[in-house]
Amino acid sequence: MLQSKSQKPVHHALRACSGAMLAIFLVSAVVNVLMLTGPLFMLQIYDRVLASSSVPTLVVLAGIAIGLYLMGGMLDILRLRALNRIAMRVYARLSGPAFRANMRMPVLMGRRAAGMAPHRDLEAIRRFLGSPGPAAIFDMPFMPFYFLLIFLFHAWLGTLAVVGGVVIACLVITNEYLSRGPSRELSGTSGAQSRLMGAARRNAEVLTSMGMFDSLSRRYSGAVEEHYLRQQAMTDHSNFFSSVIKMLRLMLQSAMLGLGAFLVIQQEITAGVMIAASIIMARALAPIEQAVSHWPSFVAARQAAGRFDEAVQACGDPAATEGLPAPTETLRVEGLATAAPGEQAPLLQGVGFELRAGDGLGVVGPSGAGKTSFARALMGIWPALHGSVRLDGATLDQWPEAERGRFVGYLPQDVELFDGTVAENICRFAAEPDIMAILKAAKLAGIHQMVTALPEGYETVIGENGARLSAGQRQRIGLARALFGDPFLVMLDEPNSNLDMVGERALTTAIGEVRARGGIVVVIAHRPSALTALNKVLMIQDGQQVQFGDRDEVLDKVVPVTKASGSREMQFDAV
Ligand SMILES: Nc1ncnc2c1ncn2[C@@H]1O[C@H](COP(=O)(O)OP(=O)(O)OP(=O)(O)O)[C@@H](O)[C@H]1O
Repeated sequence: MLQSKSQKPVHHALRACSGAMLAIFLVSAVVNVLMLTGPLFMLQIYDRVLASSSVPTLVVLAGIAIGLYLMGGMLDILRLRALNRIAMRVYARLSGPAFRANMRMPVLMGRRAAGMAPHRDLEAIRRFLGSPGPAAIFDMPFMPFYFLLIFLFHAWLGTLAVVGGVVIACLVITNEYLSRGPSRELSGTSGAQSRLMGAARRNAEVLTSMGMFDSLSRRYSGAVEEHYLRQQAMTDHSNFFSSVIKMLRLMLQSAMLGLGAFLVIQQEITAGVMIAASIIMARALAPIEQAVSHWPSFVAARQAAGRFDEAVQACGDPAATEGLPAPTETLRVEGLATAAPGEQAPLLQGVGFELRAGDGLGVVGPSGAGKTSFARALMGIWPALHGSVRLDGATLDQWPEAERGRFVGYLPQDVELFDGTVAENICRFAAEPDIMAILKAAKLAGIHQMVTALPEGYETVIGENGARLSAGQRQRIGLARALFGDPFLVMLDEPNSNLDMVGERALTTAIGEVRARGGIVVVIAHRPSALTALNKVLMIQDGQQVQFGDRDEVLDKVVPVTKASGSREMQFDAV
């Protein structure tokens, strides 16, 4: 794991770069000292070169100044390069957790996940870290050093510099305070835009066929306009503060010159000191001005870091036990109640039964009864509000997630294949695919011939979500994926909804084979015909278990045999 739960991932990643940050701080100290080259050169010109009219002194001073300028420039380039590398390191370190959180958020955070996009937040953090903004923040601690120097020139000049600095700092704090809310809203409207865009892309067929493009487009334009107005207000706000601070800085510089001239007239300082103090003042305040111009991206990055931490911490791995053996004997569900992620109202409750190796359970009930909710709770996708699901006595979360995948197969209602080859989809994108196991799963699911008939067989690329396949083909490849690796528990949610007779027969055979090798199969079915290869039935109605037992006993109670045909032809929806 990347970090313990209490540690914030962004802080943790930044702390891992603390050595590089310390080096940047030290380089910043030298850069800031070298920034005095200009004012000190000016001081020497006025007070030494012009006073002595010495050309050799001028040449030597100019040579030293050029050398120091070059050194300062090079060190500045170096620290910006180092900051850019820190940005990339943080990005690389957090991109895995961002991907994980992105994937798990809808499952673990429910509605709280709406509008959160860890990969976008990570990009905002990277953009800020790689910009000159952090360099300005590194320069800020050296401001007192400049003020001290001005104090050394004259106490009055120092006092003016400090008062000016405090006024500008107050403006910066006000800016920070006022920009928090708008920046948060801006990120919300940007999320709404991309969600709409994503939904339109996913549902392009529906939009095109039913002429919904214009309505969706209007809705998108509305979202863009809202985002644009907020962006405009935010930019106006930041430009306002930027200009006011710039104006104050220029005024302060002139005030410093005026006060300096007065002190020269009073013969308390020289003309060189007067000019040097004015330049140092400008230098001292430059980081503030720079920081203000980068403020929107700083505030955006800080808020992005907060959201990122929340998402990654909420989607972290539960504590798992290493080395727990794979289950081989029982599936026990005890008083199970479940709800959608982030919700408390149960959608399903009071489910309890036990299955042994070799059992096949059919889950039946009308539409909306809670069958898919049961499947999700059984697979550990939805949380158990009460009760538990245990395999050989252990709850599912006791196995590390990757290990659990080896003894669990799941075919969801929406099959959801990934852009890759047929073979990759069947073997769940394993790093080292086992060809024999792929063939075995394909044959078990009865799709070997179907796959070899595809243009490039198992190497056929199927497109995003299997777009180049028919619904039945997708479902059967999904079935092979669920059967891959001979998992102990196989959960199939309406596996026959798109199958023809051949497909249904293959499904029945596959279920029989899983049971024969000592696995447990759970099948959600609308049609009694799907129950032929199963020996147990669980009936769910209105989010409650109403029946559980041997298949024929339960079916006798809930679906009478049609006298004419001698078969159970009724749909459970009609029960
Ligand atoms: N993500 C969700 N958030 C909130 N409620 C949900 C969510 N998914 C499903 N529900 C609700 O839970 C109830 C049960 O839905 P579920 O999908 O489990 O039914 P089902 O028995 O599988 O139906 P079907 O046979 O039509 O697939 C429904 O009332 C549904 O509106």
